Formats: sequence, C-alpha cells, structure tokens
Amino acid sequence: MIIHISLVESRTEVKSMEQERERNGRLCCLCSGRAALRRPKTLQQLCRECFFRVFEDEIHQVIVSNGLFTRGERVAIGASGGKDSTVLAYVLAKLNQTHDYGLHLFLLSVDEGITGYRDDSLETVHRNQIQYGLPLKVVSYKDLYGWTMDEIVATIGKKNNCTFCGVFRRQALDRGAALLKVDKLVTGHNADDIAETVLLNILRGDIARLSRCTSITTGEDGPIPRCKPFKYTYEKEIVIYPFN
Ligand SMILES: Nc1ncnc2c1ncn2[C@@H]1O[C@H](COP(=O)(O)OP(=O)(O)OP(=O)(O)O)[C@@H](O)[C@H]1O
Repeated sequence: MIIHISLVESRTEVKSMEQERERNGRLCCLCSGRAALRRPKTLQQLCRECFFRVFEDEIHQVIVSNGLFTRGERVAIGASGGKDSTVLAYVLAKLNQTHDYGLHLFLLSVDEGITGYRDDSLETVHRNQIQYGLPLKVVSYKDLYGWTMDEIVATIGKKNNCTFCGVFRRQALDRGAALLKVDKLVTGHNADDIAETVLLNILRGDIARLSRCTSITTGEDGPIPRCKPFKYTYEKEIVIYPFN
C-alpha cells in the first residue's frame, strides 16, 4: 500500500509504535498471529492484517449505518494533501470497490495561494490522483476571488487572516463541488477534530454551533451536503494506517 503524506511527525509516532512492537511478542487477539501494534481506540493487540480489516470495516459500518451515500452518487473528497484526507481518499476508493457502493469519486483541492505550504501539499494530491485513479479538480483563491492568501496577508496584515481563509475555503469547496456537479462533499475531519470543536464551542458558549458540530452530515438544506466518514476514527489510527 502506498499512501503519500506530507507530515513528518507521523514518522516519529510510527517509530515509537515499531519500538513498542519489538518490546512485546504478544499475539493478535483476533487471529492469534503475531501482534504488531496495540490499537489506540480499543487497546487490543492486533496484527497488521487485522488492524487494516477492523479500521476499514469500522468506516464501512459508519457509512452504511448512517446512510451516507446512495448508489450512483457523485462524491467529492476534500483533498488537502494532509494525512486525514489522503487516507480518506484511499479508504473510500477501496471501500467503493470492495463493497460496490457504485459511487463516482473525485478529488477536490483548494489552492489558497500560500507559498511553501499549500503548493507542497498539492503535490501530494497530484500523486494521489494518479495512484488512486481519481479525477482531480483544483480551485484556487486567485481564480475564484482574484487574490491569493499571500496577497491578502500582504494587504491586511497577519491579524484575523485565519478567519478570512476559513470562510473563503468553505466557499471555494462549495464552488468546486458545483463545478464537479457532485451530490456530496466528504472531508477528513476525525474524532479528535470533532472533540476539539466541541470544546471550542463550549468555551465560546456557542450553543447553536455546539448542537451542529457533531453531526456526521451537515448542510443538507444547502447546495451540497458535507459528510465526515472519519467521525468515529481516532487521529492516531489514521497516522498508523498508512505505515503498517
Ligand atoms: N485546501 C483544501 N482543499 C480541499 N479540502 C480541504 C482543504 N483544506 C482542508 N480540507 C478538508 O477539510 C478537512 C479538515 O481540514 P484541516 O484544516 O484539518 O485539514 P489539514 O489538517 O490541512 O489536512 P488533513 O485533515 O487532510 O490531514 C480536510 O481533511 C479536508 O477534507
């Protein structure tokens, strides 16, 4: 399995998993083969094959039990080139084949125009396009709004530009999804991201957002519903998955 991820820290985490693997010669609790890791979510000792299987099966169950997709739908995967959306693209393409969901999958990337950041991760997305055989659409702030994020920062300064960027990206994903004529957009938000958002909304006292932020599908009343198939997936497991 080849999954390119641009995050260096993932390797450090994987190294410590490998050291742990060497320390214990335990058996996989599912097949009694040699355990390769302790699963962060359940603390079970598992071999590689069983870890892959339970990781993918859980995501499949989430998709089926929440009725995330309907056969024949066009689905865009928000692909930032980061670890979550890269693993999501790989797993979704695999599940679409093995479980015959009948989905038409696309990669959709937003180029914010941040030199030294998004240009690097877009290279990862271009590689994923080839490896996973998924069509890629890149929409840029420059084309959509006439400004790159670098130009915006040069004009307004460094204060508050994360807010601008977040709003623009959200809109850019909607515009890209409309260009691709997709029925749904999926993002790589994971369980840790959602926990973070819950805490943030509690601290801000934002009750309206708090009640919305844990939904697996949002925007059903808008033009393009958004889903989070990794809602129950731990970030640590997303990091481990491509390296095993
Ligand atoms: N530039 C982008 N283009 C397309 N989708 C994006 C972009 N930035 C974020 N997303 C989507 O939103 C999700 C959450 O955004 P976040 O800012 O946490 O991403 P990230 O940390 O850059 O990368 P990742 O979540 O893929 O590891 C991503 O998983 C991805 O699906």
